Amino acid sequence: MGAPNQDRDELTSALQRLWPHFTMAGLFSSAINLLYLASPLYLMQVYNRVLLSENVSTLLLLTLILAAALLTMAVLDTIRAQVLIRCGVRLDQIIAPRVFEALIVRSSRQGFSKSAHTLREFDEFRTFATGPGIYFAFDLPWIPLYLILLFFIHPVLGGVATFGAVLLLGLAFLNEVMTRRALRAAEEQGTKSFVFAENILRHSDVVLAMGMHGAVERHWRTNRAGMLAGQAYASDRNSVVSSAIRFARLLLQSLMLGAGAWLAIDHAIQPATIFAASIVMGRALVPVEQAVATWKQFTVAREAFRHVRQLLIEVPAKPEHTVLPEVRTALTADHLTYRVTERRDPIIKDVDFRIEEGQAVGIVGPSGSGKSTLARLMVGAIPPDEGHLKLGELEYSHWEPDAFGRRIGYLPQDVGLFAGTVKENIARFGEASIEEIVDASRIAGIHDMILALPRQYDTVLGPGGVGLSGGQRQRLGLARALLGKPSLLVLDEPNANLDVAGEIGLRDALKDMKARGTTIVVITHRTNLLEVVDMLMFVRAGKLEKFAPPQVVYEHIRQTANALAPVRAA
Ligand SMILES: Nc1ncnc2c1ncn2[C@@H]1O[C@H](COP(=O)(O)OP(=O)(O)OP(=O)(O)O)[C@@H](O)[C@H]1O
Repeated sequence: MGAPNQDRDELTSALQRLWPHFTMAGLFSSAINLLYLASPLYLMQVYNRVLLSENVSTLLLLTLILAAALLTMAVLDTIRAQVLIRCGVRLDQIIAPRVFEALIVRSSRQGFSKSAHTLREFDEFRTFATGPGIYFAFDLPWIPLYLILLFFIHPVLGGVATFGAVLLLGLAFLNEVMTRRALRAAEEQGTKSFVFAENILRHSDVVLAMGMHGAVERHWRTNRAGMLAGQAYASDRNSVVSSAIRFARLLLQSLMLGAGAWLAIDHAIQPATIFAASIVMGRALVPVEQAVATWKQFTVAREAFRHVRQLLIEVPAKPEHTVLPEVRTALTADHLTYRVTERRDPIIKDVDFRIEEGQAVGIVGPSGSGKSTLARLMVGAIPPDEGHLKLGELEYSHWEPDAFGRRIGYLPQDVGLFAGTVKENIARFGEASIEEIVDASRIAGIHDMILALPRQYDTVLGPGGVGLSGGQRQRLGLARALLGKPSLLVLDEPNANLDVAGEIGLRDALKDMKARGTTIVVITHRTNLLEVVDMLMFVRAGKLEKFAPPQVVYEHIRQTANALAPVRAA
Protein backbone atom coordinates (compact mmCIF):
# COMPACT_ATOMS: atom_id res chain seq x y z
CA MET A 1 0.00 0.00 0.00
CA GLY A 2 1.18 3.48 -0.76
CA ALA A 3 1.89 5.90 2.03
CA PRO A 4 -1.30 7.49 3.26
CA ASN A 5 -1.81 11.22 2.82
CA GLN A 6 -0.36 12.82 5.94
CA ASP A 7 -3.26 15.24 6.45
CA ARG A 8 -5.98 12.65 6.07
CA ASP A 9 -6.84 9.33 7.55
CA GLU A 10 -6.19 6.25 5.45
CA LEU A 11 -9.82 5.52 4.63
CA THR A 12 -10.45 9.03 3.32
CA SER A 13 -7.18 8.89 1.37
CA ALA A 14 -8.22 5.55 -0.13
CA LEU A 15 -11.55 7.03 -1.19
CA GLN A 16 -9.66 9.93 -2.73
CA ARG A 17 -7.54 7.52 -4.73
CA LEU A 18 -10.80 6.18 -6.13
CA TRP A 19 -11.83 9.64 -7.22
CA PRO A 20 -11.52 8.77 -10.96
CA HIS A 21 -14.09 5.97 -10.47
CA PHE A 22 -16.49 8.28 -8.64
CA THR A 23 -15.93 11.04 -11.22
CA MET A 24 -16.74 8.60 -14.00
CA ALA A 25 -19.88 7.44 -12.16
CA GLY A 26 -20.78 11.12 -11.69
CA LEU A 27 -20.35 11.80 -15.43
CA PHE A 28 -22.55 8.82 -16.31
CA SER A 29 -25.12 10.09 -13.80
CA SER A 30 -25.05 13.50 -15.50
CA ALA A 31 -25.67 11.92 -18.87
CA ILE A 32 -28.47 9.77 -17.40
CA ASN A 33 -30.09 12.82 -15.84
CA LEU A 34 -29.91 14.73 -19.12
CA LEU A 35 -31.37 11.78 -21.01
CA TYR A 36 -34.26 11.70 -18.54
CA LEU A 37 -35.40 14.91 -20.22
CA ALA A 38 -36.02 12.93 -23.40
CA SER A 39 -39.49 11.79 -22.20
CA PRO A 40 -40.93 15.24 -21.41
CA LEU A 41 -39.37 16.65 -24.60
CA TYR A 42 -40.93 13.82 -26.62
CA LEU A 43 -44.28 14.52 -24.98
CA MET A 44 -44.12 18.19 -25.83
CA GLN A 45 -43.03 17.54 -29.40
CA VAL A 46 -45.80 15.01 -29.97
CA TYR A 47 -48.48 17.32 -28.58
CA ASN A 48 -47.21 20.59 -30.02
CA ARG A 49 -45.84 19.45 -33.33
CA VAL A 50 -47.15 16.04 -34.42
CA LEU A 51 -50.76 16.49 -33.33
CA LEU A 52 -50.93 19.87 -35.04
CA SER A 53 -49.15 18.83 -38.24
CA GLU A 54 -50.57 15.26 -38.19
CA ASN A 55 -47.24 14.16 -39.62
CA VAL A 56 -46.69 10.44 -38.99
CA SER A 57 -43.09 10.39 -40.21
CA THR A 58 -42.17 13.10 -37.67
CA LEU A 59 -43.83 10.94 -34.99
CA LEU A 60 -41.82 7.94 -36.12
CA LEU A 61 -38.58 9.90 -36.10
CA LEU A 62 -39.29 11.37 -32.65
CA THR A 63 -40.16 7.89 -31.34
CA LEU A 64 -36.91 6.49 -32.72
CA ILE A 65 -34.93 9.31 -31.09
CA LEU A 66 -36.72 8.68 -27.78
CA ALA A 67 -36.03 4.93 -27.99
CA ALA A 68 -32.34 5.63 -28.71
CA ALA A 69 -32.17 8.05 -25.76
CA LEU A 70 -33.83 5.57 -23.38
CA LEU A 71 -31.59 2.74 -24.60
CA THR A 72 -28.49 4.88 -24.11
CA MET A 73 -29.76 5.70 -20.63
CA ALA A 74 -30.17 2.00 -19.79
CA VAL A 75 -26.66 1.24 -21.10
CA LEU A 76 -25.15 4.12 -19.11
CA ASP A 77 -27.03 2.97 -16.02
CA THR A 78 -25.47 -0.49 -16.37
CA ILE A 79 -21.99 0.94 -16.94
CA ARG A 80 -22.38 3.23 -13.92
CA ALA A 81 -23.24 0.20 -11.75
CA GLN A 82 -20.24 -1.71 -13.14
CA VAL A 83 -17.86 1.20 -12.55
CA LEU A 84 -19.03 1.43 -8.93
CA ILE A 85 -18.71 -2.34 -8.42
CA ARG A 86 -15.10 -2.19 -9.64
CA CYS A 87 -14.57 0.79 -7.39
CA GLY A 88 -15.75 -1.38 -4.46
CA VAL A 89 -13.32 -4.15 -5.40
CA ARG A 90 -10.48 -1.64 -5.63
CA LEU A 91 -11.41 -0.12 -2.27
CA ASP A 92 -11.32 -3.60 -0.79
CA GLN A 93 -7.88 -4.27 -2.29
CA ILE A 94 -6.51 -1.00 -0.93
CA ILE A 95 -7.99 -0.99 2.55
CA ALA A 96 -9.16 -4.48 3.60
CA PRO A 97 -5.60 -5.80 4.28
CA ARG A 98 -4.95 -2.76 6.48
CA VAL A 99 -8.25 -3.23 8.33
CA PHE A 100 -7.40 -6.89 8.90
CA GLU A 101 -3.88 -6.08 10.12
CA ALA A 102 -5.12 -3.27 12.39
CA LEU A 103 -7.78 -5.54 13.88
CA ILE A 104 -5.20 -8.17 14.75
CA VAL A 105 -3.05 -5.53 16.47
CA ARG A 106 -5.99 -4.01 18.34
CA SER A 107 -7.37 -7.39 19.43
CA SER A 108 -3.95 -8.35 20.74
CA ARG A 109 -3.77 -5.12 22.76
CA GLN A 110 -7.29 -5.38 24.12
CA GLY A 111 -7.08 -9.10 24.82
CA PHE A 112 -10.48 -9.70 23.23
CA SER A 113 -11.92 -9.56 19.79
CA LYS A 114 -14.80 -7.94 18.00
CA SER A 115 -12.77 -8.20 14.85
CA ALA A 116 -15.19 -10.08 12.66
CA HIS A 117 -17.75 -7.40 13.31
CA THR A 118 -15.54 -4.50 12.22
CA LEU A 119 -14.63 -6.40 9.07
CA ARG A 120 -18.34 -6.84 8.43
CA GLU A 121 -18.82 -3.13 9.03
CA PHE A 122 -16.17 -2.39 6.43
CA ASP A 123 -18.13 -4.56 3.98
CA GLU A 124 -21.34 -2.72 4.85
CA PHE A 125 -19.69 0.62 4.14
CA ARG A 126 -18.08 -0.60 0.92
CA THR A 127 -21.32 -2.16 -0.36
CA PHE A 128 -23.26 1.03 0.32
CA ALA A 129 -20.65 3.48 -0.99
CA THR A 130 -20.21 1.57 -4.24
CA GLY A 131 -23.75 0.20 -4.73
CA PRO A 132 -27.17 1.49 -5.81
CA GLY A 133 -27.72 3.03 -2.36
CA ILE A 134 -25.33 5.86 -3.28
CA TYR A 135 -27.09 6.80 -6.57
CA PHE A 136 -29.15 9.45 -4.83
CA ALA A 137 -25.92 11.32 -3.99
CA PHE A 138 -25.12 11.56 -7.70
CA ASP A 139 -28.66 12.68 -8.53
CA LEU A 140 -29.08 15.29 -5.78
CA PRO A 141 -26.90 17.94 -7.51
CA TRP A 142 -29.26 17.76 -10.49
CA ILE A 143 -32.26 19.03 -8.54
CA PRO A 144 -31.33 22.73 -9.15
CA LEU A 145 -31.05 22.11 -12.90
CA TYR A 146 -34.56 20.66 -13.06
CA LEU A 147 -35.85 23.58 -11.01
CA ILE A 148 -34.14 26.13 -13.28
CA LEU A 149 -35.67 24.35 -16.25
CA LEU A 150 -39.13 24.66 -14.68
CA PHE A 151 -38.54 28.34 -13.91
CA PHE A 152 -37.53 28.73 -17.51
CA ILE A 153 -40.83 27.17 -18.65
CA HIS A 154 -42.79 29.39 -16.29
CA PRO A 155 -41.88 31.05 -12.94
CA VAL A 156 -45.08 29.73 -11.30
CA LEU A 157 -44.12 26.14 -12.15
CA GLY A 158 -40.58 26.79 -10.93
CA GLY A 159 -41.97 28.24 -7.70
CA VAL A 160 -44.25 25.26 -7.03
CA ALA A 161 -41.41 22.80 -7.71
CA THR A 162 -38.91 24.73 -5.56
CA PHE A 163 -41.41 24.81 -2.71
CA GLY A 164 -41.84 21.04 -3.17
CA ALA A 165 -38.09 20.36 -3.22
CA VAL A 166 -37.47 22.46 -0.10
CA LEU A 167 -40.39 20.76 1.69
CA LEU A 168 -39.15 17.28 0.83
CA LEU A 169 -35.52 18.06 1.69
CA GLY A 170 -36.77 19.47 5.01
CA LEU A 171 -38.68 16.25 5.67
CA ALA A 172 -35.57 14.21 4.77
CA PHE A 173 -33.54 16.28 7.23
CA LEU A 174 -36.23 15.76 9.86
CA ASN A 175 -35.94 12.04 9.23
CA GLU A 176 -32.19 12.20 9.93
CA VAL A 177 -32.68 14.18 13.16
CA MET A 178 -35.43 11.87 14.38
CA THR A 179 -33.68 8.57 13.69
CA ARG A 180 -29.94 9.21 14.08
CA ARG A 181 -29.64 8.57 17.81
CA ALA A 182 -31.91 5.52 17.84
CA LEU A 183 -30.10 3.96 14.90
CA ARG A 184 -26.69 4.53 16.47
CA ALA A 185 -27.83 3.02 19.78
CA ALA A 186 -29.37 0.07 17.93
CA GLU A 187 -26.09 -0.46 16.11
CA GLU A 188 -24.11 -0.51 19.36
CA GLN A 189 -26.51 -2.94 21.03
CA GLY A 190 -26.42 -5.09 17.90
CA THR A 191 -22.62 -5.24 18.01
CA LYS A 192 -22.65 -6.27 21.68
CA SER A 193 -25.20 -8.97 21.02
CA PHE A 194 -23.19 -10.24 18.04
CA VAL A 195 -19.88 -10.35 19.94
CA PHE A 196 -21.53 -12.09 22.91
CA ALA A 197 -23.19 -14.68 20.64
CA GLU A 198 -19.88 -15.35 18.88
CA ASN A 199 -18.19 -15.87 22.24
CA ILE A 200 -20.93 -18.22 23.46
CA LEU A 201 -20.80 -20.30 20.29
CA ARG A 202 -17.04 -20.68 20.67
CA HIS A 203 -17.52 -22.09 24.17
CA SER A 204 -20.82 -23.90 23.69
CA ASP A 205 -19.63 -26.95 25.67
CA VAL A 206 -19.31 -24.83 28.84
CA VAL A 207 -22.83 -23.50 28.29
CA LEU A 208 -24.38 -26.91 27.68
CA ALA A 209 -22.48 -28.76 30.41
CA MET A 210 -23.38 -26.34 33.18
CA GLY A 211 -26.94 -25.60 32.19
CA MET A 212 -26.16 -21.98 31.33
CA HIS A 213 -28.31 -22.09 28.22
CA GLY A 214 -31.29 -20.15 29.57
CA ALA A 215 -29.18 -17.58 31.40
CA VAL A 216 -26.90 -16.78 28.46
CA GLU A 217 -29.89 -16.63 26.15
CA ARG A 218 -31.51 -14.05 28.44
CA HIS A 219 -28.27 -12.06 28.54
CA TRP A 220 -27.97 -12.19 24.76
CA ARG A 221 -31.63 -11.20 24.37
CA THR A 222 -31.15 -8.10 26.56
CA ASN A 223 -28.74 -6.59 24.06
CA ARG A 224 -30.79 -7.86 21.15
CA ALA A 225 -33.95 -6.34 22.62
CA GLY A 226 -32.12 -3.00 22.83
CA MET A 227 -31.14 -3.33 19.19
CA LEU A 228 -34.68 -4.25 18.10
CA ALA A 229 -36.21 -1.44 20.17
CA GLY A 230 -33.82 1.11 18.61
CA GLN A 231 -34.50 -0.20 15.12
CA ALA A 232 -38.27 -0.25 15.66
CA TYR A 233 -38.20 3.30 17.05
CA ALA A 234 -36.19 4.54 14.08
CA SER A 235 -38.26 2.56 11.55
CA ASP A 236 -41.53 3.91 13.01
CA ARG A 237 -40.34 7.45 12.57
CA ASN A 238 -38.80 6.68 9.22
CA SER A 239 -42.06 5.20 7.97
CA VAL A 240 -44.02 8.29 9.14
CA VAL A 241 -41.61 10.61 7.31
CA SER A 242 -41.54 8.35 4.25
CA SER A 243 -45.33 8.38 4.07
CA ALA A 244 -45.36 12.16 4.56
CA ILE A 245 -42.85 12.50 1.72
CA ARG A 246 -44.86 10.22 -0.54
CA PHE A 247 -48.03 12.15 0.28
CA ALA A 248 -46.30 15.50 -0.32
CA ARG A 249 -44.81 14.29 -3.59
CA LEU A 250 -48.16 13.02 -4.95
CA LEU A 251 -49.90 16.21 -3.84
CA LEU A 252 -47.18 18.35 -5.36
CA GLN A 253 -47.38 16.47 -8.63
CA SER A 254 -51.13 17.16 -8.74
CA LEU A 255 -50.59 20.76 -7.67
CA MET A 256 -48.15 21.04 -10.53
CA LEU A 257 -50.81 19.78 -12.93
CA GLY A 258 -53.31 22.21 -11.39
CA ALA A 259 -50.91 25.13 -11.69
CA GLY A 260 -50.11 24.07 -15.25
CA ALA A 261 -53.81 23.88 -16.14
CA TRP A 262 -54.39 27.32 -14.66
CA LEU A 263 -51.50 28.72 -16.71
CA ALA A 264 -52.79 26.93 -19.82
CA ILE A 265 -56.27 28.43 -19.31
CA ASP A 266 -54.50 31.77 -19.16
CA HIS A 267 -52.68 30.79 -22.37
CA ALA A 268 -49.38 31.32 -20.57
CA ILE A 269 -48.16 27.82 -21.54
CA GLN A 270 -49.10 25.09 -24.01
CA PRO A 271 -51.34 22.26 -22.67
CA ALA A 272 -48.60 19.66 -23.30
CA THR A 273 -46.23 21.60 -21.08
CA ILE A 274 -48.47 20.78 -18.11
CA PHE A 275 -47.55 17.08 -18.33
CA ALA A 276 -43.93 17.66 -19.26
CA ALA A 277 -43.48 19.92 -16.23
CA SER A 278 -45.08 17.32 -14.01
CA ILE A 279 -42.62 14.65 -15.29
CA VAL A 280 -39.63 16.98 -14.75
CA MET A 281 -40.70 17.78 -11.21
CA GLY A 282 -41.30 14.10 -10.45
CA ARG A 283 -37.76 13.40 -11.62
CA ALA A 284 -36.36 16.28 -9.53
CA LEU A 285 -37.85 14.83 -6.38
CA VAL A 286 -36.84 11.19 -6.93
CA PRO A 287 -33.39 11.51 -5.24
CA VAL A 288 -34.98 13.00 -2.11
CA GLU A 289 -37.40 10.10 -1.86
CA GLN A 290 -34.57 7.65 -2.58
CA ALA A 291 -32.45 9.21 0.15
CA VAL A 292 -35.19 8.68 2.72
CA ALA A 293 -35.86 5.12 1.53
CA THR A 294 -32.19 4.14 1.91
CA TRP A 295 -31.64 6.21 5.06
CA LYS A 296 -31.17 3.23 7.36
CA GLN A 297 -28.46 1.71 5.15
CA PHE A 298 -26.90 5.15 4.85
CA THR A 299 -26.77 5.53 8.64
CA VAL A 300 -25.30 2.04 9.07
CA ALA A 301 -22.68 2.78 6.40
CA ARG A 302 -21.85 6.13 8.03
CA GLU A 303 -21.32 4.47 11.43
CA ALA A 304 -19.26 1.74 9.79
CA PHE A 305 -17.12 4.40 8.08
CA ARG A 306 -16.58 6.10 11.45
CA HIS A 307 -15.53 2.85 13.16
CA VAL A 308 -13.18 1.70 10.40
CA ARG A 309 -11.65 5.17 10.16
CA GLN A 310 -11.18 5.25 13.93
CA LEU A 311 -9.53 1.82 13.88
CA LEU A 312 -7.04 2.87 11.20
CA ILE A 313 -6.19 6.04 13.13
CA GLU A 314 -5.80 4.05 16.37
CA VAL A 315 -3.49 1.51 14.73
CA PRO A 316 -1.47 3.44 12.14
CA ALA A 317 0.38 1.67 9.35
CA LYS A 318 4.01 1.00 10.15
CA PRO A 319 6.20 3.44 8.25
CA GLU A 320 8.48 1.71 5.81
CA HIS A 321 12.11 1.81 6.85
CA THR A 322 15.42 0.38 5.76
CA VAL A 323 15.80 -3.15 7.02
CA LEU A 324 19.12 -3.50 8.79
CA PRO A 325 20.93 -6.81 8.80
CA GLU A 326 20.96 -8.18 12.34
CA VAL A 327 22.45 -11.45 13.41
CA ARG A 328 22.77 -11.09 17.17
CA THR A 329 19.70 -12.08 19.13
CA ALA A 330 20.32 -11.29 22.81
CA LEU A 331 17.12 -9.96 24.35
CA THR A 332 17.31 -6.69 26.27
CA ALA A 333 14.52 -4.95 28.17
CA ASP A 334 14.96 -1.44 29.46
CA HIS A 335 12.42 0.07 31.90
CA LEU A 336 9.58 -1.92 30.41
CA THR A 337 6.10 -0.83 31.50
CA TYR A 338 2.75 -2.02 30.20
CA ARG A 339 -0.68 -0.64 31.09
CA VAL A 340 -4.29 -1.32 30.20
CA THR A 341 -6.92 1.40 30.41
CA GLU A 342 -9.11 -0.61 32.78
CA ARG A 343 -6.43 -0.77 35.51
CA ARG A 344 -4.78 2.03 37.43
CA ASP A 345 -1.60 0.08 38.19
CA PRO A 346 0.57 -1.06 35.29
CA ILE A 347 0.50 -4.82 34.65
CA ILE A 348 4.27 -4.74 34.05
CA LYS A 349 6.25 -2.18 36.01
CA ASP A 350 9.66 -0.87 35.09
CA VAL A 351 11.24 -4.21 34.19
CA ASP A 352 14.92 -4.46 33.15
CA PHE A 353 16.79 -7.55 32.04
CA ARG A 354 19.20 -8.95 29.49
CA ILE A 355 18.93 -12.52 28.27
CA GLU A 356 22.08 -13.59 26.47
CA GLU A 357 21.98 -15.39 23.15
CA GLY A 358 21.52 -19.12 23.67
CA GLN A 359 20.51 -18.75 27.30
CA ALA A 360 17.50 -20.64 28.66
CA VAL A 361 15.44 -18.66 31.15
CA GLY A 362 12.45 -19.74 33.20
CA ILE A 363 9.77 -17.34 34.46
CA VAL A 364 7.96 -18.19 37.68
CA GLY A 365 5.62 -16.21 39.89
CA PRO A 366 2.15 -16.25 41.43
CA SER A 367 -0.98 -16.38 39.24
CA GLY A 368 -1.82 -13.01 37.77
CA SER A 369 1.64 -11.59 38.46
CA GLY A 370 2.20 -10.65 34.80
CA LYS A 371 4.22 -13.58 33.40
CA SER A 372 2.09 -14.06 30.27
CA THR A 373 2.02 -10.31 29.67
CA LEU A 374 5.81 -10.24 29.89
CA ALA A 375 5.96 -13.11 27.39
CA ARG A 376 3.64 -11.24 25.01
CA LEU A 377 5.89 -8.19 25.26
CA MET A 378 8.96 -10.34 24.58
CA VAL A 379 7.49 -11.70 21.33
CA GLY A 380 6.30 -8.27 20.19
CA ALA A 381 2.59 -9.22 20.36
CA ILE A 382 1.95 -6.05 22.36
CA PRO A 383 4.07 -2.90 22.43
CA PRO A 384 5.31 -1.51 25.78
CA ASP A 385 3.83 1.79 26.96
CA GLU A 386 7.20 2.85 28.31
CA GLY A 387 10.70 1.50 27.91
CA HIS A 388 12.40 -0.43 25.15
CA LEU A 389 12.89 -3.98 23.98
CA LYS A 390 15.77 -4.99 21.75
CA LEU A 391 16.52 -8.20 19.92
CA GLY A 392 20.23 -7.97 19.19
CA GLU A 393 21.06 -4.32 18.67
CA LEU A 394 17.72 -3.46 17.11
CA GLU A 395 14.64 -2.11 18.86
CA TYR A 396 11.58 -4.25 18.13
CA SER A 397 9.93 -1.47 16.14
CA HIS A 398 13.00 -1.28 13.86
CA TRP A 399 12.75 -4.89 12.79
CA GLU A 400 11.00 -5.72 9.57
CA PRO A 401 7.90 -7.61 10.84
CA ASP A 402 8.35 -10.73 8.67
CA ALA A 403 12.06 -11.03 9.44
CA PHE A 404 11.28 -10.58 13.13
CA GLY A 405 8.50 -13.18 13.02
CA ARG A 406 10.82 -15.74 11.42
CA ARG A 407 13.20 -15.42 14.38
CA ILE A 408 10.47 -15.86 16.96
CA GLY A 409 8.78 -19.05 18.13
CA TYR A 410 5.86 -18.45 20.48
CA LEU A 411 3.53 -20.86 22.17
CA PRO A 412 0.81 -18.97 24.08
CA GLN A 413 -1.08 -20.41 27.02
CA ASP A 414 -4.20 -21.17 24.98
CA VAL A 415 -2.11 -22.39 21.98
CA GLY A 416 -4.26 -20.53 19.40
CA LEU A 417 -4.48 -22.99 16.51
CA PHE A 418 -6.50 -21.91 13.47
CA ALA A 419 -9.04 -23.59 11.21
CA GLY A 420 -6.99 -25.33 8.53
CA THR A 421 -4.84 -28.42 8.06
CA VAL A 422 -2.17 -29.66 10.47
CA LYS A 423 0.41 -28.80 7.81
CA GLU A 424 -0.88 -25.25 7.41
CA ASN A 425 -0.89 -24.71 11.16
CA ILE A 426 2.69 -25.86 11.61
CA ALA A 427 3.72 -23.79 8.57
CA ARG A 428 2.12 -20.72 10.20
CA PHE A 429 -0.08 -20.58 7.06
CA GLY A 430 3.05 -19.55 5.13
CA GLU A 431 5.29 -21.00 2.48
CA ALA A 432 7.38 -23.45 4.55
CA SER A 433 8.62 -26.58 2.76
CA ILE A 434 7.37 -29.99 3.87
CA GLU A 435 10.94 -30.81 5.01
CA GLU A 436 10.89 -27.84 7.41
CA ILE A 437 7.41 -28.80 8.65
CA VAL A 438 8.39 -32.41 9.32
CA ASP A 439 11.64 -31.27 10.91
CA ALA A 440 9.72 -29.00 13.34
CA SER A 441 7.28 -31.76 14.25
CA ARG A 442 10.12 -34.23 14.78
CA ILE A 443 11.86 -31.85 17.21
CA ALA A 444 8.51 -31.30 18.96
CA GLY A 445 8.14 -35.10 19.10
CA ILE A 446 4.77 -35.23 17.33
CA HIS A 447 5.66 -36.58 13.91
CA ASP A 448 4.45 -40.09 14.82
CA MET A 449 1.29 -38.72 16.39
CA ILE A 450 0.52 -36.80 13.17
CA LEU A 451 1.12 -39.92 11.07
CA ALA A 452 -1.56 -41.67 13.16
CA LEU A 453 -4.15 -38.97 12.30
CA PRO A 454 -6.79 -39.84 9.63
CA ARG A 455 -5.18 -37.70 6.92
CA GLN A 456 -1.77 -37.19 8.55
CA TYR A 457 -0.42 -33.71 7.76
CA ASP A 458 -3.53 -32.94 5.68
CA THR A 459 -5.93 -33.56 8.58
CA VAL A 460 -8.30 -30.61 8.79
CA LEU A 461 -8.71 -28.92 12.17
CA GLY A 462 -11.54 -26.68 13.32
CA PRO A 463 -11.03 -23.24 14.90
CA GLY A 464 -8.78 -23.48 17.95
CA GLY A 465 -7.56 -26.92 16.87
CA VAL A 466 -10.91 -28.73 17.25
CA GLY A 467 -10.26 -32.37 16.37
CA LEU A 468 -7.20 -32.76 18.60
CA SER A 469 -6.84 -33.40 22.33
CA GLY A 470 -5.57 -30.66 24.64
CA GLY A 471 -2.09 -32.24 24.82
CA GLN A 472 -1.96 -32.79 21.04
CA ARG A 473 -2.89 -29.14 20.45
CA GLN A 474 -0.17 -27.98 22.77
CA ARG A 475 2.44 -30.11 21.03
CA LEU A 476 1.26 -29.01 17.60
CA GLY A 477 1.59 -25.42 18.86
CA LEU A 478 5.14 -26.28 19.92
CA ALA A 479 5.95 -27.60 16.43
CA ARG A 480 4.61 -24.34 14.97
CA ALA A 481 6.81 -22.39 17.37
CA LEU A 482 9.86 -24.45 16.36
CA LEU A 483 9.34 -23.99 12.61
CA GLY A 484 12.39 -22.59 10.88
CA LYS A 485 14.49 -22.97 14.05
CA PRO A 486 13.80 -19.56 15.56
CA SER A 487 16.43 -17.60 17.46
CA LEU A 488 14.10 -16.79 20.35
CA LEU A 489 11.62 -19.33 21.67
CA VAL A 490 9.01 -18.16 24.18
CA LEU A 491 6.76 -20.83 25.67
CA ASP A 492 3.91 -19.95 28.02
CA GLU A 493 3.12 -22.97 30.21
CA PRO A 494 3.89 -25.41 27.38
CA ASN A 495 3.42 -28.42 29.65
CA ALA A 496 0.03 -27.51 31.12
CA ASN A 497 -1.81 -30.28 29.22
CA LEU A 498 0.99 -32.78 28.70
CA ASP A 499 1.23 -36.33 30.03
CA VAL A 500 4.54 -37.69 31.32
CA ALA A 501 5.69 -38.80 27.86
CA GLY A 502 4.70 -35.41 26.45
CA GLU A 503 6.64 -33.63 29.13
CA ILE A 504 9.75 -35.72 28.49
CA GLY A 505 9.35 -34.98 24.76
CA LEU A 506 9.09 -31.26 25.50
CA ARG A 507 12.17 -31.30 27.72
CA ASP A 508 14.14 -33.11 24.98
CA ALA A 509 12.91 -30.54 22.43
CA LEU A 510 14.11 -27.70 24.63
CA LYS A 511 17.50 -29.36 25.14
CA ASP A 512 17.75 -29.88 21.39
CA MET A 513 16.92 -26.20 20.69
CA LYS A 514 19.31 -25.05 23.37
CA ALA A 515 22.09 -27.09 21.82
CA ARG A 516 21.38 -25.29 18.53
CA GLY A 517 21.93 -21.92 20.24
CA THR A 518 18.29 -20.85 20.51
CA THR A 519 17.45 -18.40 23.27
CA ILE A 520 14.63 -19.92 25.31
CA VAL A 521 12.13 -18.34 27.69
CA VAL A 522 9.70 -20.69 29.39
CA ILE A 523 6.91 -19.88 31.82
CA THR A 524 5.91 -22.77 34.00
CA HIS A 525 4.36 -23.59 37.36
CA ARG A 526 5.98 -27.05 37.35
CA THR A 527 9.59 -27.56 38.33
CA ASN A 528 10.58 -30.45 36.03
CA LEU A 529 11.03 -28.21 33.00
CA LEU A 530 13.19 -25.86 34.99
CA GLU A 531 16.14 -28.26 34.98
CA VAL A 532 16.79 -27.02 31.41
CA VAL A 533 17.10 -23.36 32.39
CA ASP A 534 20.28 -21.41 33.22
CA MET A 535 18.53 -18.47 34.82
CA LEU A 536 15.22 -17.87 36.52
CA MET A 537 13.02 -14.77 36.65
CA PHE A 538 10.70 -14.34 39.61
CA VAL A 539 7.83 -11.99 38.80
CA ARG A 540 5.52 -10.63 41.46
CA ALA A 541 2.81 -7.99 41.01
CA GLY A 542 4.22 -6.94 37.63
CA LYS A 543 7.77 -6.44 38.92
CA LEU A 544 10.83 -8.50 38.14
CA GLU A 545 11.73 -9.24 41.71
CA LYS A 546 14.70 -11.52 41.07
CA PHE A 547 16.64 -12.57 37.99
CA ALA A 548 19.38 -15.01 38.92
CA PRO A 549 20.44 -18.67 38.69
CA PRO A 550 17.61 -21.01 39.77
CA GLN A 551 19.03 -21.90 43.22
CA VAL A 552 19.39 -18.21 44.14
CA VAL A 553 15.81 -17.52 43.05
CA TYR A 554 14.43 -20.53 44.96
CA GLU A 555 16.22 -19.28 48.07
CA HIS A 556 14.77 -15.79 47.54
CA ILE A 557 11.23 -17.22 47.17
CA ARG A 558 11.70 -19.30 50.37
CA GLN A 559 12.94 -16.30 52.33
CA THR A 560 10.20 -13.93 51.13
CA ALA A 561 7.57 -16.63 51.81
CA ASN A 562 8.91 -16.98 55.39
CA ALA A 563 9.03 -13.21 55.79
CA LEU A 564 5.44 -12.88 54.56
CA ALA A 565 4.08 -15.79 56.66
CA PRO A 566 3.76 -13.82 59.96
CA VAL A 567 2.16 -10.93 58.04
CA ARG A 568 -0.42 -13.31 56.49
CA ALA A 569 -1.07 -15.03 59.84
CA ALA A 570 -1.70 -11.62 61.42
N1 LIG B 1 -6.26 -7.13 28.50
C1 LIG B 1 -6.27 -7.02 29.81
N2 LIG B 1 -7.10 -6.15 30.42
C2 LIG B 1 -7.11 -6.01 31.75
N3 LIG B 1 -6.32 -6.70 32.59
C3 LIG B 1 -5.49 -7.60 32.06
C4 LIG B 1 -5.40 -7.81 30.65
N4 LIG B 1 -4.49 -8.75 30.42
C5 LIG B 1 -4.02 -9.14 31.62
N5 LIG B 1 -4.62 -8.45 32.60
C6 LIG B 1 -4.35 -8.54 34.04
O1 LIG B 1 -2.95 -8.47 34.20
C7 LIG B 1 -2.51 -9.31 35.22
C8 LIG B 1 -1.41 -10.22 34.73
O2 LIG B 1 -1.95 -11.15 33.82
P1 LIG B 1 -1.04 -12.31 33.21
O3 LIG B 1 -1.91 -13.15 32.34
O4 LIG B 1 0.15 -11.69 32.58
O5 LIG B 1 -0.61 -13.10 34.53
P2 LIG B 1 0.17 -14.48 34.69
O6 LIG B 1 1.25 -14.22 35.67
O7 LIG B 1 0.57 -15.01 33.37
O8 LIG B 1 -0.96 -15.39 35.33
P3 LIG B 1 -1.13 -17.01 35.26
O9 LIG B 1 0.04 -17.62 35.95
O10 LIG B 1 -2.37 -17.23 36.02
O11 LIG B 1 -1.23 -17.34 33.82
C9 LIG B 1 -3.74 -10.06 35.71
O12 LIG B 1 -4.16 -9.47 36.91
C10 LIG B 1 -4.76 -9.86 34.65
O13 LIG B 1 -6.04 -9.77 35.19
